[in-house]
Amino acid sequence: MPDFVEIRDVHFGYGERSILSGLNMAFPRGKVVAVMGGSGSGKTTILRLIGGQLQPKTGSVTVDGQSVHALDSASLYALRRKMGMLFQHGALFTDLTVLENVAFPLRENTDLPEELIHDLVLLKLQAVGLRNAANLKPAEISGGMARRVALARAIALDPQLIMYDEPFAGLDPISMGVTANLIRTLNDALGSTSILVSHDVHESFSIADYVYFLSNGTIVAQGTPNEMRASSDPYVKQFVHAEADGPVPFHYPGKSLADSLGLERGR
Ligand SMILES: Nc1ncnc2c1ncn2[C@@H]1O[C@H](COP(=O)(O)OP(=O)(O)OP(=O)(O)O)[C@@H](O)[C@H]1O
Repeated sequence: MPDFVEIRDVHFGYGERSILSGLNMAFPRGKVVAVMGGSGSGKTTILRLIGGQLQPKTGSVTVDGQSVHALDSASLYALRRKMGMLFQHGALFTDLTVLENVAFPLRENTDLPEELIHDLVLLKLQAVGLRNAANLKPAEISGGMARRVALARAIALDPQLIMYDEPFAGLDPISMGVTANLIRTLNDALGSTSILVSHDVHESFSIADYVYFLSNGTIVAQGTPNEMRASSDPYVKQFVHAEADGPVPFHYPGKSLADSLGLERGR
């Protein structure tokens, strides 16, 4: 069976600034694939290209056999219904209850009767262990619980593809582990495909089937978590062992310090 998502030779930039150059990735059905890379390397951009919110300069993105950027808006909308997204800092609606937050995509995207929506939401909340928190407001639950509610909302429509943008950001270690396990369990229970964008090596490696490392607009390393742990590639080593020095630059690219300070070269 073809991969659920395929990215072929994609080039993309914001204005003049090139972000992705010759990107090739495959996300097989049923798998959890982690995308790792330094800050600003373009990980979120990849998710937005897959969702069709951004258009590549050249190259193709295929989701479930459909070329995302060749679709008209009605077909793109239909394709997006197969995708669930947990946004970075994905905020809940603060004035809605947990139940109403998870019901939101069902109310927006389906004509299901209220009683059925209510029951479906309770099943999703059961899956993330929060059925008994259904009537609380976001301000009444912890950050880790809020992330699980956002997860329940992301899977409300039983998506075939679930994209997670930094799902562990800002969580305590226990909530991180709980969230990681849920990502794996939900993927397997739904029979979906998951793309996990994260900086967190430990949690990502614990649940991913395959890992891509992104740097300078292209994939610099890829393999199973075990292969990556054993890799001697300097980029992978820097990332896996959280070393400050290595191929990943500390500075945002641009002018040299001397240029910024208006100093002449060679003096
Ligand atoms: N709408 C935009 N317009 C211009 N530049 C942008 C835009 N969105 C992102 N960028 C730039 O593109 C680069 C890649 O951004 P992106 O958000 O994809 O990176 P990322 O790998 O997800 O980073 P992080 O891990 O820090 O979230 C960054 O340098 C960012 O400043």
